[in-house]
Amino acid sequence: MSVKLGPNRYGKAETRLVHVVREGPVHRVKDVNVSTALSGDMEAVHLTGDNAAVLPTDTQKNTAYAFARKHGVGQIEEFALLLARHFVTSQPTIHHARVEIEEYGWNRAGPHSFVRDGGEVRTCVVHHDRDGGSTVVSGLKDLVVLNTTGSEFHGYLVDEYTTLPPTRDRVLATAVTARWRHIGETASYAQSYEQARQALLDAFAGTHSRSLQQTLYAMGERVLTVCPEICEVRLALPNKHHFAVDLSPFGMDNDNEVFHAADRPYGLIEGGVLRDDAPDAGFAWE
Ligand SMILES: O=c1[nH]c(=O)c2[nH]c(=O)[nH]c2[nH]1
Repeated sequence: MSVKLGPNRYGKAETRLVHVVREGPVHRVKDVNVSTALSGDMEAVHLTGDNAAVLPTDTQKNTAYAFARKHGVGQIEEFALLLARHFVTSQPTIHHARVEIEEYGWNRAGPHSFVRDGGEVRTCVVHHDRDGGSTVVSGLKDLVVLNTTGSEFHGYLVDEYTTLPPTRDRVLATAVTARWRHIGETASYAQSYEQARQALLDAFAGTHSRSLQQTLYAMGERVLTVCPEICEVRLALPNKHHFAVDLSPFGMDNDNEVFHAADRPYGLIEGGVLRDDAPDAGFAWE
């Protein structure tokens, strides 16, 4: 039996790239997911393990980050064309490049604060006990927010396993899950929800953060200040890490402009904020 190599391609899938454009105090973000796939003279690598024709997938990823720094990420079609043409014209062994880009939309929530388009879910849980008491818990999940500056993290415990460098300026991003407990029944749940949601956003955008824990407390506190009908707030905030990419091997600086948006693992910061006089729910209300 004789066999031969069929159609093939290879590349780096889902390079999560966030580009922050800083025009004075007002920032813009481009958040994309770049997948490159190359094909060409790839018989040898498959048949004999000779890698001479292979542009590593790691290089393809680096090129996406370096091109973001060099050219910016304008329209995703233009950025994709730039990358695809580069791979084919710079490497004779590469005959065809496929570049797929997904872009996640962000809406402005402040000069350096953004709320991700769509995906957000409004939630509620109610309890009713035979003693006549009802408890109404409202909330939201998957409210994704991001600050491009105004976030620090330093001064933490250091032990023999610590490698995290302290930072005075980082991207802070999270997907908010929040639940809040009403005192009795609230006149308008629609209005209450809008006010609580806005309070969460305002506190996230407006707090100069020294930790996500501090931001969490500020968000809960703001809801309780703005919404007297609410007595307790519980928040779960995954720290969606954005790591500045080291572009120095390519002779480029990176002044908090090009980030790798990591998927996992992530920090998970959870906590509650309650009024001093919050009535005891008497049970696990979440
Ligand atoms: O805001 C933060 N809180 C932490 O507890 C923590 N831990 C960590 O590694 N990064 C961060 N960031």
